[in-house]
Amino acid sequence: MPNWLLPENIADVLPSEARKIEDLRRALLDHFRLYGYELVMPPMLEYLESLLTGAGKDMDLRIFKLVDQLSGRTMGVRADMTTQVARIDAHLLNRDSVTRLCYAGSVLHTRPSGFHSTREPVQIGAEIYGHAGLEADAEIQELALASLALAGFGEVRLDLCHVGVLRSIIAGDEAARRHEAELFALLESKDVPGLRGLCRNFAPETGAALLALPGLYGGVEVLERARALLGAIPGVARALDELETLARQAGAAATVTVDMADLRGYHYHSGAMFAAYVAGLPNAVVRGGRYDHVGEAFGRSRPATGFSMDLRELARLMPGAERKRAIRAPWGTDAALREKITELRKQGEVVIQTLPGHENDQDEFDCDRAVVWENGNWILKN
Ligand SMILES: N[C@@H](Cc1c[nH]c[nH+]1)C(=O)O
Repeated sequence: MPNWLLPENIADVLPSEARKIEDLRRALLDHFRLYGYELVMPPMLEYLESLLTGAGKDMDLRIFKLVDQLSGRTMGVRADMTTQVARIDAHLLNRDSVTRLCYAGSVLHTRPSGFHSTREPVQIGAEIYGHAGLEADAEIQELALASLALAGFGEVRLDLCHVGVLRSIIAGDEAARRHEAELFALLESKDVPGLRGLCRNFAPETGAALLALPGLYGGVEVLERARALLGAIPGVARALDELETLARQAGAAATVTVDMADLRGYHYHSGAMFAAYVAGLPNAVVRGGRYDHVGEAFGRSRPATGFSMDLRELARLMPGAERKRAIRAPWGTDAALREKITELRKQGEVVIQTLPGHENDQDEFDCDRAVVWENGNWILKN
């Protein structure tokens, strides 16, 4: 095997793609700032225990592990920045007020999350800490949809779900509570026969409620059906009301659907959750939701909600970026030429100097103007 081959689902990003990713990263971070989100940069790797705090087994399977030569302890490469940012909020900032944080950086996955997914997503996201009310969830949802609009996606489907529904169903059934992780897995994969088998161990009413969940998907009217079937279970009506409010908030920004079994994620979520889909990709491009207990696991209880997405995936789906306009200039040491070039670059123009012998090279830019010597002056010509 040639030694320059890259591992499966790991790839170089070439100039035109890199430009799309970087332009989008900058636009999104600038946009997050308009809402008051401050940028944080958590480390690429940490001790494993800290990365696993508050998250489930699937996070453990996703994380690449290595041994720290300084401490002898096991470290992990981050697979998701959300819990890192929760740690920053809980430990480092120590604020009681509302804190809005955002981040962008590479994460690594031991296995790709989807069929063609990269194992090195560039994760970007925003999180709000310190507000338990639905207003924070609504802001996060709005920001997620605004981000997709900014990336040029016109048609977005917003899929809503609520962990509270499952948790309320199993709250009064000790046997079911012991199988929570399994229930999550069966519901996520809509494995109805598996679910039916497991439910035989629970009280009949628990089983019936759980078996109703995979069928509860479709438009917002699903909330009515869910209310009729499960509304009497303590806690369920409130969760459904929350989803209804969030569905209304989305307004015209997205087509809202509800899927009571779409509990995919790292299993730290505790309330309303959402996923956003765009044309051309079966996997969700955005995932988010409430996760109030992660801060607690870091020693400071802080309500939390947020969203994240993969810039590589988004950039890949975005329409091809136009080639950027640029100006050609000859190579030279003439002071007047250098001054002219500096002045143009100050104005934000891309000026590319032709190196000797490369007058006919092709490049990534659309050079529609040139700096030329005419009548004793360096001037700009079309
Ligand atoms: N980081 C989560 C999504 C999320 C961000 N904040 C809350 N939830 C994921 O990748 O699935």
